[in-house]
Amino acid sequence: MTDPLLQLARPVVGLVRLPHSEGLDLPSYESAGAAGMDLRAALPESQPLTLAPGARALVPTGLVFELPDGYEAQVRPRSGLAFKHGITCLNTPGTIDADYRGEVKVLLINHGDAPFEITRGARIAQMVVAPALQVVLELRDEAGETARGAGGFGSTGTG
Ligand SMILES: O=c1ccn([C@H]2C[C@H](O)[C@@H](COP(=O)(O)OP(=O)(O)OP(=O)(O)O)O2)c(=O)[nH]1
Ligand SMILES: [Mg+2]
Repeated sequence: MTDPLLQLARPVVGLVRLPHSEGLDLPSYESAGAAGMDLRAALPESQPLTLAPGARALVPTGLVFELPDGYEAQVRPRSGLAFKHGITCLNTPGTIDADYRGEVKVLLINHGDAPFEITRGARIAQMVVAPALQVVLELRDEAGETARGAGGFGSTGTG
């Protein structure tokens, strides 16, 4: 169920379509509660991209986003592509800064064992918009005590 307050609080994200994404579906939430909007490859129809095993490529989306201050967008892999074909984002999650006004691109890598063809319009990744605070760093002589202290990297065990 949609919380009416959340509905009201939906931030507006500007979107500019570059000529090479003309005709492609714009990103949209594929289900009522989806966290991400799928991004499509804005490759030329006549020039699909074949990613050989181990190869990586920066795939254009043909889209420029204008995020409100205090937000970021994360470019994340799609689990289906990862599970079925070993296709994922190399820099996951990719970070789109609120002040970035260039084209969003998706850095894909083929971790599978077969070449993978990306065609125009293929949904290659998903974009999640999230709040991102800029903080003020305060240099201190030492950090305050906690029960955990410096324990990490498995310090609480596995079972
Ligand atoms: O998957 C990604 C990651 C980044 N970007 C764009 C938007 C982001 O705002 C900009 C810079 O990204 P990042 O800070 O990750 O890269 P950098 O290597 O630190 O470059 P820069 O020095 O430009 O910040 O590149 C993308 O289009 N796709
Ligand atoms: Mg950077």
